[in-house]
Amino acid sequence: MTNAIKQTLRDSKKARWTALVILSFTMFAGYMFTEVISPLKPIMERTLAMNSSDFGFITSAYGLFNVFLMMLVIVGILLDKFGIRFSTISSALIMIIGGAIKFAAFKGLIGSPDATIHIPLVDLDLTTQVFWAGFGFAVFGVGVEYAGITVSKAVAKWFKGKEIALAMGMQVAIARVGSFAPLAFGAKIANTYDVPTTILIVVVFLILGLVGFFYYNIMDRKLDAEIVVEDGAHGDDFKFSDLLVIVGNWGFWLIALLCVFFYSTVFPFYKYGPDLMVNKFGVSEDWAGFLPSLVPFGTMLLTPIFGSIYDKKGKGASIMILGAVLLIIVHGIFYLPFITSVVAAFFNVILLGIAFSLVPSAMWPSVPKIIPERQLGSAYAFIFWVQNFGLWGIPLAVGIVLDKTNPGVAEAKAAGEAINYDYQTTWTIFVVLTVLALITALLLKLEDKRKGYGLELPNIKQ
Ligand SMILES: NCCCC[C@H](NC(=O)[C@@H](N)CCCCN)C(=O)O
Repeated sequence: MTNAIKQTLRDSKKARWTALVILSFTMFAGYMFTEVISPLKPIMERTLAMNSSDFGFITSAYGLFNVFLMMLVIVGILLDKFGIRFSTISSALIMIIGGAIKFAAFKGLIGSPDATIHIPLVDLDLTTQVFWAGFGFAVFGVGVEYAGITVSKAVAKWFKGKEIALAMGMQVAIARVGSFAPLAFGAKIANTYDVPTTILIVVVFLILGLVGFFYYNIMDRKLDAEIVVEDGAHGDDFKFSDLLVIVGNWGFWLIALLCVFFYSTVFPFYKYGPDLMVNKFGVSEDWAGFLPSLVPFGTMLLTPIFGSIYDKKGKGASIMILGAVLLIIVHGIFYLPFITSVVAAFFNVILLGIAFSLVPSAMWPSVPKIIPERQLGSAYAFIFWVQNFGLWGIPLAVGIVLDKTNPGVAEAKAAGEAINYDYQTTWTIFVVLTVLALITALLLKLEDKRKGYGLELPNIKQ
């Protein structure tokens, strides 16, 4: 008896790669909005009289609801309960609503630069304009993380048993073009037009992302009609009982800690790197974000290369250690006050790009070696939750410390004085995080030896 293998839409190369491109486009728009104001700190200080604490509050708000309202757990449950199609549309709408609120605050449509509000948790006095800009970004942060989890699940659905590692790598690479674009060109656009217009342009991309998700849903519905039985059998749904098993696993905690320490030295760097370039390396305001933009740009090429080295040769734990060592060198160089040459900054961001390719290329594919497949969905949601503590806390801490160690500088800048921030004390935060990342990576290698997770073994059996 012959078993005819049923062909589905995902067996068509064209269909599954089309699905991937559409999904990736929305993530591209999401990553774009995440970094839209990153290169604009000097412009915001000059034109909107904001200080570093204001900038820190707004940029850190990304993780606020994700961390304190447990939104990553909630969206994990929503994705599980209502599925991919519901989650694509709701996550895109949340991104647009958050983006629109942030735009409206910058435009002066909600909140005011003259009315103030006290935030007791961090003892900050903010204008209501800054408060609403942060509130919008907090809403957006929920949407983009929700979209990220949904897209990961959708990619797995289309590429399971096919080019899944390549597809996931491509998806992250396309998304990272979204970090690159505003970092490289945002300041020039904001100086040509203004800060609110720059934000509005990216809100339009978010709306296009929603349109893309609608189109994806048509494909997803067709696929579901073909794989109803199979689709119900996937084991990556969010469960509280799984969380209990996961949090009892020390290897998992080491990955989650590495994730928070590591990403806290990179994503917050996107926020303050441009300002560091202006204040320490003398780069012009228009091109503040250009050197930092080389970080996501380089990772687009290098992450898939390091990923395939891990696939074929193994050495996952060692790759993570190497990445952490590079991070110490990079942030050490940014910390040292006498290194102020743009050439040094250039080579340093290249090194950061290599580190930012090494660690994620080994870290994300290592999770399935530590956590059983049926708990993977919950594990990723939990790791993202831990990671968001850093995405919230570090930009805020950096902004506050920068203001405290540079009294009067923001006011002087707003008054038009040519004065620079001294970033040295503030950068200690990044140096400490890199050391913690290295210690965690070393402990992970030790734990791998003890438990035999196989982190040093190839992913593809030869
Ligand atoms: N399969 C997991 C891929 C994760 C990619 C990773 N994204 C994140 O960590 C997000 N939680 C945060 C995205 C922040 C947006 N700039 C990545 O390396 O981008």
